[in-house]
Amino acid sequence: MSRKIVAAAAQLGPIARTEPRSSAVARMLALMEEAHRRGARLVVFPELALTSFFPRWLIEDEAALDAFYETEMPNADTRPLFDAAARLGIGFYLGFAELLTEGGVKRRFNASILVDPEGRIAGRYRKVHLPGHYHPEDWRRFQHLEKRYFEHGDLGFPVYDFMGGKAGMCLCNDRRWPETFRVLALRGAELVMLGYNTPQHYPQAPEHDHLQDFHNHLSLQAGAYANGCWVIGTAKAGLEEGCELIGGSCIVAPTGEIVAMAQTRGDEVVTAEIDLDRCSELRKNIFNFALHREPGDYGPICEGAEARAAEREAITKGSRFDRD
Ligand SMILES: C[C@@H](NC(N)=O)C(=O)O
Repeated sequence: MSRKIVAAAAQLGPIARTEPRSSAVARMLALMEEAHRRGARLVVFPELALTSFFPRWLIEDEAALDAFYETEMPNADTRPLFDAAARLGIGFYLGFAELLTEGGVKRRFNASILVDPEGRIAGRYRKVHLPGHYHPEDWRRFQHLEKRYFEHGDLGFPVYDFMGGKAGMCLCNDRRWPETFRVLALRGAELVMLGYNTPQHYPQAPEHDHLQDFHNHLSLQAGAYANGCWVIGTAKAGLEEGCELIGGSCIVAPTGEIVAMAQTRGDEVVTAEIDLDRCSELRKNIFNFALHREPGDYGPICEGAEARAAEREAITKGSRFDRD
């Protein structure tokens, strides 16, 4: 049976701090309709797709911070996306900020979901590699407070049976870490979806600013190739609240070739037919894990987990609002 799916990366241009979710969702619905017209059955939206990229600001008022998070999914604002999925027969990936309350304690994650073409949640992910810093740093042109506003994702890298294949998710900074793709591929992922918000300006090493698009594609293409999987990466792009975000949303074949790429830094759909059976071109040959992988020599990759957990705890110990 053929396992070909037309898939889309649905890039969003900037979302203003005051732009309501209803507006962002209306823009996403228009992209979904366009993807549908082009025969797509799967659409990948960006990371934190419902709001502006709020980790660029220090937000000390807890209610103001909470306003950027979703406490349930779907909710009144996002329900139209789920309805459109079912109506059009399109699955989608959506990045958003997730707020849970467990035993009276708030838990915050940079999260994504996978929704099937019947409009049902088929998979969940919480970002593992959180970039940036916990404490505000005045020398920066903009903050990147993901370590303050999100907990380390507690789901690992799950893989889901999805639309006739196996699919995994990650979010933005995760793509720079080869381990992300490798763990997903070891679990059988044939397709990895991710959204990103990547500033053009890298405050710690501004001499790398011109390399941001290159490093994005380098990571996505290497992840696809070394693991023999399809990768769909979707940006929130353009000048958002004074911060320029890269575009370059793309669909990458298991060979590492980019087969479709956005041309703008605005709302834009790119589509390609992805044949999940093509993963075997790599996975039965050069990256046949069973034949050629040497896990006995990879020990250091998994060392230090406890020390790392303690370090994370030390960074975020106590209330997020009584430090600094
Ligand atoms: C800077 C960081 N952004 C992100 N949202 O994870 C990245 O592109 O790696």
